[in-house]
Parts: sequence; structure tokens; C-alpha cells
Amino acid sequence: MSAINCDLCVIGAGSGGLSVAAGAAQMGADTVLIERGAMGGDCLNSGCVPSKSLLAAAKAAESLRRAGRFGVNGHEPSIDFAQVHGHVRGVIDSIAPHDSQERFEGLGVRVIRAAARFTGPDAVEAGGITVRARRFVLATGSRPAVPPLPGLDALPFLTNETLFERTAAPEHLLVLGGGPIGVEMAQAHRRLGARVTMLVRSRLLPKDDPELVEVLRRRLSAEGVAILEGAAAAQAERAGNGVAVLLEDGRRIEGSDLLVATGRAPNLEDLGLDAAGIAVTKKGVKVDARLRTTNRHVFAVGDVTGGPAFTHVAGQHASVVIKNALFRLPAKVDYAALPWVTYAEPELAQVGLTEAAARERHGDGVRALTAPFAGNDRARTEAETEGLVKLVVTKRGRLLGAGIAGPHAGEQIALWCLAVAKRMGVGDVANLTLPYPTLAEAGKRAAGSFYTPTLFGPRTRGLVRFLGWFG
Ligand SMILES: Cc1cc2nc3c(=O)[nH]c(=O)nc-3n(C[C@H](O)[C@H](O)[C@H](O)COP(=O)(O)OP(=O)(O)OC[C@H]3O[C@@H](n4cnc5c(N)ncnc54)[C@H](O)[C@@H]3O)c2cc1C
Ligand SMILES: NC(=O)c1ccc[n+]([C@@H]2O[C@H](COP(=O)([O-])OP(=O)(O)OC[C@H]3O[C@@H](n4cnc5c(N)ncnc54)[C@H](O)[C@@H]3O)[C@@H](O)[C@H]2O)c1
Repeated sequence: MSAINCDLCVIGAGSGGLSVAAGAAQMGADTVLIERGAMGGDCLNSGCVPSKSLLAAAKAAESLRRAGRFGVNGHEPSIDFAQVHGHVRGVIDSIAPHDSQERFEGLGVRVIRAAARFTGPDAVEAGGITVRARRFVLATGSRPAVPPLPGLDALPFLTNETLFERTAAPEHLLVLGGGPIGVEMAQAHRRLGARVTMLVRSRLLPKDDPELVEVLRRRLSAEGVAILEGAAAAQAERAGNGVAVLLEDGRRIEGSDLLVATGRAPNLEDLGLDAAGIAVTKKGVKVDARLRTTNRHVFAVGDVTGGPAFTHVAGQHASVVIKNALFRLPAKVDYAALPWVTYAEPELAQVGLTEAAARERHGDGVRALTAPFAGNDRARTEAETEGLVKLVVTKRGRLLGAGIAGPHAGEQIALWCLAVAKRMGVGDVANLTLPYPTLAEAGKRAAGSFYTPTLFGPRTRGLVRFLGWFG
């Protein structure tokens, strides 16, 4: 068995591990990166990239269907699912070089393609090589959490790890779970010609603001996605060539295929965490705000920590770990201005606190300010007037959070990421001069509504009349 000594050893070459390894190597740290599967991890191979590529194809199909509202002949598109799959594959292939072993070796990283396992508090074994490092970073990600539903393990169900390999559309897709994977994949498959039924235990997108979710629920239903909320699955079984899910209320829902999208489980197994003295909780590796595990030589980043499971969170984690591990700065994670986007149409974007979370934390003084896209001229020109901007502010107008359901919400939220992160007030946005006509004006309108009662109230009218006497 050969041995390597290095400054930093990163386990897992997904969003988190790659960011740590690239940053550390470019800053001069002698870095080893260990990956047991495909370089790029979930986001590139079975997550963000394929899901957004599939959604883009689905959007193209839907815009043909809906073109009639512009007087442009809309028609039912003919969909070649194998070519759609080719598009998805092509996007992955076009991004893959950026995450590749070759690129990382070019940056000076030693890459080992094997499963890693701690053999002690300061040593890892992978592919017959013992790696000793001053610091380790655990970035092993997560996998689909499959619920213990009786009958499920005897069925050939789909997860995000298998869904994007399909070259034919399912005839009738049952989607178990109403989180972002469920919602995005339900709409994508419906638009690409499948029948889709969502089985949602509680409500759709439970982490999002219900008023904003309602916009998306209406659109999904209008497009023909059957959404069964409050539908707890009790059992799964075969039904001819397909599948059936029995609900607790006695209903039996049949489909050709079943997608399980019921959350994530951290990849902790076979890592020898006990040998390294690394404690875990039910959610993932136990870390403090500086992402230190219970072994002072080992940090953890990304999904394996059991925190918010997003690529941009893994990115923030990477930067916190680099500051701590390489520069000994006490940097901490900060989710106060954490954004997330569900990339269905209309998009749903949120940063900071939702109204419910803000009321829980700040009490009844919190105000919600809204502006619908129905009143926005750009939305009218685009014939995309569904949705709204919703700001959540303190009594004095400081922004606590912002949510958008509407066209390009994921792009529009960037302004609010800055405003919430910098603890700005509504006045900072209400006083901006924005280009006309833009969707962003809806946000400005929501911000401006904070002042409406005082600006157009009797006191202002009295003041204007009084000052008029001196003119
Ligand atoms: C369908 C889907 C869509 C998503 N869409 C979005 C989105 O639009 N935006 C967004 O921000 N997030 C999205 N996410 C979430 C995002 O993909 C994850 O949060 C992100 O990939 C987490 O990065 P990570 O580095 O923690 O883990 P991963 O990317 O999963 O990487 C972990 C790596 O570690 C490797 N590994 C595991 N164990 C070992 C071991 N013992 N030895 C060596 N290597 C090991 C794995 O093979 C893997 O490559 C999506 C997820 C899914 C499933
Ligand atoms: N656009 C994005 O950024 C994006 C897209 C996809 C995934 N992701 C990330 O991946 C994570 C995983 O996504 P997800 O949609 O699988 O998970 P999720 O945890 O967000 O949602 C899971 C859903 O499944 C339901 N559920 C759980 N157990 C169930 C059971 N036994 N029966 C029926 N329903 C059950 C939950 O009530 C919930 O609605 C997300 O939380 C998110 O962090 C992000």
C-alpha cells in the first residue's frame, strides 16, 4: 500500500468538494481529492443540470402550445423524447470538463478515483493508498431517502439517479413527494407528454410561502398535473406492467412509473467515521457553525451536513472551510440571506424569511407588502401576468425576506438577495430608478407600498394644501 502526505484531503468531488479542492489548490495548498463515482457529483450528473435541462425542453414545448395567445399559431408539439434526452446528456457533457479529473490535475490536485474510508483520526484509505493530511474535508453528499413503504422495494421505482437515463417518456408518471424535485419533474414530464399524478403527503412545497405556492399549484393543475395533497401513501404494488400506490384513505392510484422524491439521506456509510471520532446526528455529520466536525482535523461541507441541500450552500460551505482550514479565520456559515428557487413555470424564488417564519421570529409587527404581476406592464407585454412579489419587512421597513412567484423569479431574486444580505430597508429599493418596462418594477412597487398609507393619507394632503398657500 502506498502513502501520501498532504495539506488537505477532500472526500467527494461534487459541488462542495470540488469548490474546496479548486480553491485550496489555487491558493497553494497541497491537495488530494478522492471520488468513488462520477466527477461532478449529484448536481452535474443527476441533479441541477439534468433537471434544468429537461425543464428547458419542457418549456419550449409549452411555449408552442401557448403561442396562440399572441396570435401566433400555437399547436401541439411533436416530442421526440430520445432527442430531449440527447439535449440533457449534451448539457451534462458540455459542463463535465469543468469538473473533470484532467482539469483538477491541471490545477495541481492529486485525484484518486476510489471509495475513501477513515482508518484513524488523521488517515484515510482509498484505492490501496493511505492519505495522511493536516486537514480533511468530508463532502460525500446525499442520496434519495426512500421511505419504508411496504411493497416499494419489490418495484422498479425511479429516483433522480435513474430518471434522467430514460430515453422514452413515461405514459403515466406517479410522483411521490411534493418538494422541489417532485414539482419540477412533474411539470417537466407533463409538458413533455406524460400524464402525471402527484401524491403529496402534506402540502405542495411545504417550505415555501403558501400564497406564492398557490400560483404554481394553479398553473400545474391548469396544465393537467393531478395534485393529490394530504395523500399519505400506505403501500405500493405492481399493477399489470405498471405500479399502484394505495393511500391511507383507501384510494388506489395507478400509473406506468413511480418517481420517489421524498427528500435526501446523507452519505455516511462505510466511511469509517467511528475510527476517526466523527459524530453524526439523524440529519448528517455533526458540525458547528464553522463546519468543524467532532474531529478537529476534519471539516464537512454540503449535503452530508444535513443542512439546506443546495449547490450554492455547498459553495458557501467551501468558502467557510477554506477560510478556517487554510487561513485559520473563524468564518461561520450564515443562512440569513439564503435564497432558493424552484425552477418550474412560473418560477418560485425566496430569500431570507417567509412571512410565517418572520412572524414566528419577530411577532405581529411584521408587515407583508405585495405587488401582483397583473399590474406590471412588462408582464402584460409578455402575457405572463400570473404571480406576485411579496416582501416581508419589520415595522420600520427593514427587509427580512422576499418571495417571488412569476416569470424569471430566479433572476429577479438577485436584487433581493443583496437587499436582505445588506439589511437594507424598503426605501433603498422604492427610491431606485428602474428601467421601464421591466418585471423588476413589480418589486419596486411592492417596496413603495410601504409608504402608501402615509404618502397618500390626509396628513400629506393637508401639508400639500398648506404649502400651496405660499406658492
Ligand atoms: C434532482 C435534483 C435537482 C437539484 N436541483 C438543484 C438546483 O437547481 N439548485 C441547487 O442549488 N441545488 C439543486 N439540487 C441539490 C444539489 O444537487 C446538491 O445540494 C449538491 O449537489 C450537493 O453537493 P455536495 O458536494 O454536498 O454533494 P454531491 O454533489 O452529491 O457530491 C458528493 C460526492 O461524493 C462522492 N462520495 C460519496 N461517498 C464517497 C466516498 N466514500 N469516497 C469517495 N467519494 C464519495 C459521491 O460519489 C459524489 O460524487 C438538486 C438535487 C437534485 C437531486
Ligand atoms: N430548484 C432547486 O434548488 C432544487 C431542485 C430539486 C432538489 N433540490 C434540493 O434537493 C432536496 C431534495 O428534494 P426533494 O424534493 O426530494 O425533497 P424535500 O425534502 O424538499 O421534499 C420531500 C417531499 O416529500 C414528502 N415526503 C417525505 N416522506 C414522504 C413519504 N413517506 N410519503 C410521501 N411523501 C413524503 C415531504 O412531505 C416533502 O413534500 C431539496 O430539499 C432541495 O434542497 C433543489
